Amino acid sequence: DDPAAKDTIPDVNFDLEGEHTGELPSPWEGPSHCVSGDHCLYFNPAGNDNNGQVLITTPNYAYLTATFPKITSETQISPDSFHLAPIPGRGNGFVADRLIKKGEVIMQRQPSFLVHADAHIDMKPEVQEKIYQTALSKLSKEAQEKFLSQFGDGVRAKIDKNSFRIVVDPSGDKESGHLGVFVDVSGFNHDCRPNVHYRITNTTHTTVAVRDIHPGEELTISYIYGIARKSTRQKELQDWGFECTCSQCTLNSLETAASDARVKEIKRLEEEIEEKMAKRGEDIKPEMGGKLVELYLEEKLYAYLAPTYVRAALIYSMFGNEAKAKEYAEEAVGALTREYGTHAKDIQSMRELAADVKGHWSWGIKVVNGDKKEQKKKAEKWKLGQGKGKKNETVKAEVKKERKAAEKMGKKAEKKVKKAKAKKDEL
Ligand SMILES: C[S@@+](CC[C@H](N)C(=O)[O-])C[C@H]1O[C@@H](n2cnc3c(N)ncnc32)[C@H](O)[C@@H]1O
Repeated sequence: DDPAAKDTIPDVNFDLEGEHTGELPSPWEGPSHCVSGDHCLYFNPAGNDNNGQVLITTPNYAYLTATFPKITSETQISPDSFHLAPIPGRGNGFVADRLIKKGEVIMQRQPSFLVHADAHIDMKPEVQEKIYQTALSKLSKEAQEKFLSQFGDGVRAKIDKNSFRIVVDPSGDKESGHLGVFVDVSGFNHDCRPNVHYRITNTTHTTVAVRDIHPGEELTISYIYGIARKSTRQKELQDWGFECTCSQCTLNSLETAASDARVKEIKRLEEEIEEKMAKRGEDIKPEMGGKLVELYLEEKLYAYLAPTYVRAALIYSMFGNEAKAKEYAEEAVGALTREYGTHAKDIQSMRELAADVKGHWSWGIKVVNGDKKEQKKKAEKWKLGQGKGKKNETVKAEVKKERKAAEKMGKKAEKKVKKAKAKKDEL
């Protein structure tokens, strides 16, 4: 039992969040409308508050996805807190109607439309159009209207412009990549320095404010990884088919150069800290963690703060700075919750550090004194602290059970699919 072992840079088990019962849910219908590559249509009329949920995928993934626990938060803000409005040069976007506080959950949604990436890419256009139209017709009128009002000409283009990539297999297998359309989430425009962070846990999409958002301000997320220089960001956004007009991309050339230099320094400093931490904190300086936090804040990278606060809290604790260790550990708990949810890997350890800095494994490890015995003890603590955390074995077992059940159901469905196909293509 090693309470310190969890203290590494966050690496969250997204698949483990929520209740796992091993039970297969009942409201799912299908498979129907099977097409090439065993891709069929599955439907859950009860999904998304009875607005319906459609899946176009293989039997295995259908059952795997259908077993995912629903994640709901009681802290979601009321939809009256913001509204859709025209934004110059960007179509529509969400605008705050009241002060939305840092950490508020803006919405949590299931995909209305989830399609296996292979099916989206490889299907013959005429077959695809048919199955997409059929799938769409299963959703509630309201969901259909929302889907059709999204950016993009035609269903396929709307999926391209509005979907989020979701890897549904908890093992992270890339083959299990799907494209999920969340009709309520599609109103978020992009900003390279967003005020809202999103995460996808299983298939649940959660958006959280990463700083206070004032009435009249637009609510934005980042479509790309934002810790990159302007030219890199712009290139990536070209794939999305638009030239970014966010505040960070429209800075003057002096400000852009300063921002690019900060991004470069962030990357350099992170690498240096990583290297030194790998060598038992050799030559690490207490102020390195604080400096990194400063750079992130200056660069308005509020959506990516968690690992930085964790690093800073640990470094200050290692050097015996109780006040700073506590301050950053508290910030780390908040940032981890916003960015990764309440099950974030380091969250318990950061809570413990904030509550009792001197009781934490990292405390004083780098404080040098002449006592050999004491030094040896510190080296031991370091070894323990840097060890990899054990995953939650009970939850892991539940996930395994669910996957097995899903595979069994998937096999059954596969047979059904083959039979239906032998008769005739349903389309
Ligand atoms: C998911 S939609 C966002 C909502 C969209 N504005 C609407 O009216 O439905 C994505 C599209 O919005 C536009 N957009 C989003 N962020 C933008 C930005 N920062 N600069 C310019 N256009 C943007 C682009 O046309 C992009 O393809």
